[in-house]
Amino acid sequence: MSLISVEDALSRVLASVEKPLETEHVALTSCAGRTLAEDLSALRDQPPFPAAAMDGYAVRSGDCAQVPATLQVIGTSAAGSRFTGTLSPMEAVRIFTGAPVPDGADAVVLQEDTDRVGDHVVVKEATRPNRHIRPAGLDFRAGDVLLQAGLRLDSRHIALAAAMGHGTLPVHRKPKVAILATGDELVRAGEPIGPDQIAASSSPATILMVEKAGAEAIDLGIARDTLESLDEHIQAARDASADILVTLGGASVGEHDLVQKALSRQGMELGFWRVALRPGKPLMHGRLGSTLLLGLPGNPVSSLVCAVLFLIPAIRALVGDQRAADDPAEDAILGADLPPNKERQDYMRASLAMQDMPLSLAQGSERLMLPVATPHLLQDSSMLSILERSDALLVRPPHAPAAAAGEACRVIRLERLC
Ligand SMILES: Nc1nc2c(c(=O)[nH]1)N[C@H]1C(S)=C(S)[C@@H](COP(=O)(O)OP(=O)(O)OC[C@H]3O[C@@H](n4cnc5c(N)ncnc54)[C@H](O)[C@@H]3O)O[C@H]1N2
Ligand code: MOO
Repeated sequence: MSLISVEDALSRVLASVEKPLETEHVALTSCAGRTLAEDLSALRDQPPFPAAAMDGYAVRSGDCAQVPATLQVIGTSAAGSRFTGTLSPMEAVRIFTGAPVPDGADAVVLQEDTDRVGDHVVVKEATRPNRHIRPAGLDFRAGDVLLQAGLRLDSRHIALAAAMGHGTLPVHRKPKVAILATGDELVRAGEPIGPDQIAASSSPATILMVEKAGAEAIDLGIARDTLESLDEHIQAARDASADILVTLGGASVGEHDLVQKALSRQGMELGFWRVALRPGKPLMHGRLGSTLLLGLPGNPVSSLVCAVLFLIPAIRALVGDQRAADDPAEDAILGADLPPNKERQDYMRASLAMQDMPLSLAQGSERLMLPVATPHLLQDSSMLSILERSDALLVRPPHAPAAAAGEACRVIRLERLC
């Protein structure tokens, strides 16, 4: 079977998500990282009344055209408890920030621009209509659609939704992502370990990434390199009604790489296997009933690269994120010379440093800061210490010609994703 392109692989993964998951209503404070399932409109005006923007006195501006002006203070309007009367000529109401402006008043004078004398106030600075008053509906009006379906929610959206009058939000259910490590050599991190064994490092890393991407991770542990053990664990994923089953390892061509065989026996429809990608070539995709399958290659860096490129977008598509298919790469400048690339799209582990660009590159602006991406010399996909030292994946398209330091390139920052 020939290798398919990264682009083709991603569109097949996204196409295999038929529609976003069901909608549920969740309390505002639990909505961070969730995706809005419906357009959200304001239930009220904000502010709901003309409101004082400063502490001071509500006045009729015409009374303060000539200053000093002495006005009688007839009451107080505080935030949460308005003054219910109406101002007559030469009257003022003591007012605090956020309080409703009383009827008859059309300006607020700053406390600092007045002297209080008993039940009178002397206004020392002239004012004008609407000064220091926020009109009703300044921020938004009831019925305004302010948050769109498909938005991934952060604290800014939560603040706005609360002000709009919502206590819960319609969001798509979190996908259940079952994670299954495979291999006789693996033990859970921290458990007693034999001389021929290593810790299953990709499992906790994948769990974290999945949760960060807005899904619920189900740790299925480690399957041994037998069809029986794989069958048992695949059944556990089915029992948990996993929306996605991620397998780690056993994706390649060796006699012990049984994942594809085990899944096929259980009725997997294979989407694709093997992508023109480095690291991550043996990536496998398919469906098992309603469960989306992603078979990530075993080398831990390959697993992580495939998770960034395919698993995170699949999770986002399942939660209806309008940006699921967005390219995560951004512009950078190459920090080292590179040889021509071969047929696989390369994701090189690289460090980033911010650097001023020469004016000639800044295209008109006076200064341009761009990340300079310097790939590490060692790119072995087993090396987690190099990955830890890397800020980004430097993307090199298939058959890219040799490139010199200073040329433009594209990078995917890892901190937000991993
Ligand atoms: N003859 C060929 N050999 C290999 C090919 C190939 O095309 N032909 N592809 C290579 C590539 S590329 C990769 S990537 C690896 C991945 O193959 P598998 O998915 O079958 O992975 P394993 O053989 O199971 O493991 C590879 C390596 O990774 C370690 N591993 C596995 N799972 C974990 C885990 N959860 N945490 C940490 N480390 C893990 C495992 O111990 C092995 O060292 O195949 C190449 N071979
Ligand atoms: O592509 Mo493998 O994923 O070389 O390590």
